[in-house]
Amino acid sequence: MNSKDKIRVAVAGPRGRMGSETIHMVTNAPDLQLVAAIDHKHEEIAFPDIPVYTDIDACFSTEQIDVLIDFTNPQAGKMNLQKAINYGIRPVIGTSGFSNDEVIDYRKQMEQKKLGGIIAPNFAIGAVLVMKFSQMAAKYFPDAEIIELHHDQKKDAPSGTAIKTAELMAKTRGAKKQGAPDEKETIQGARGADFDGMRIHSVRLPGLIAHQEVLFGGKGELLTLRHDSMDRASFMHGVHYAVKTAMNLETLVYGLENILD
Ligand SMILES: NC(=O)C1=CN([C@@H]2O[C@H](COP(=O)(O)OP(=O)(O)OC[C@H]3O[C@@H](n4cnc5c(N)ncnc54)[C@H](OP(=O)(O)O)[C@@H]3O)[C@@H](O)[C@H]2O)C=CC1
Ligand SMILES: O=C(O)C1=N[C@H](C(=O)O)C[C@H](O)C1
Repeated sequence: MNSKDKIRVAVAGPRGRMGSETIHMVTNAPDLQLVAAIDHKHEEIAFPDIPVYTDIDACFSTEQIDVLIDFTNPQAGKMNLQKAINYGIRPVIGTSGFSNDEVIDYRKQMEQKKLGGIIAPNFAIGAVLVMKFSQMAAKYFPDAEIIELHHDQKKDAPSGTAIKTAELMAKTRGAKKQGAPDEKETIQGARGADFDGMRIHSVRLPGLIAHQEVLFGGKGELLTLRHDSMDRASFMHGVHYAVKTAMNLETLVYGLENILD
């Protein structure tokens, strides 16, 4: 492919677990061109032949960038997304921690500019399918608990995936406070976090990457949906697809499930 036809990409968070995997993916994708990385301090990265900026304004005003991919942290991700909108750069955001209200606000700004972009709590196709299947199952099984399991360096709990799963389930699940009406925790937190009457439990252990189980209970039956990301490569097909799709959108999409065929 001619280099002028390639999608020009900048990656924020290049030293991180996801950022470094993304740099690898972008560098190896024939239709993408890695033009810059955005970090918050000067450190060596695996591909030193691209400019690394610590000032995002300097990056966006110097480089020709079509898409910003962000894998940082909630605070930096929100700032970077806002900067991308200001500069007319299409954001593809994997960073977790965006609320529905924030998504609505960013979407409004982007639609005014006819700017496409995607925020996806999880880019792994299997995880997205578990979310969809959970949404289907919640209609018939209102008694449900989510267990998300991640590596012990993860900073946020519950995971963005668990929150998005619960949001989708809440659309089909009737109102219900799950568990015994008079249940009491003898140790605080034993029943996990409450989302709309559903419980979310977060496990953090070395050896894990990213995993989620959604358990549905009915009279005499149990349905378990589970997804395991054993390697961060599992997210990269979704990131690549989101970058290509963002080029043809004029709005901000929240969730990879909304752009899958
Ligand atoms: N949507 C999806 O499919 C997935 C989403 N995620 C999410 O992606 C995010 C990152 O995860 P992960 O890679 O494991 O985290 P890491 O902590 O490994 O990586 C984050 C990187 O961002 C850097 N950073 C912090 N602030 C800035 C900034 N202002 N500008 C640029 N870089 C910055 C950090 O630097 P330093 O260490 O020096 O602070 C670090 O190198 C999390 O929110 C996680 O939940 C993760 C996996 C999949
Ligand atoms: O931090 C991670 O690792 C992951 N974060 C995302 C989340 O919060 O859901 C996606 C995936 O679960 C991995």
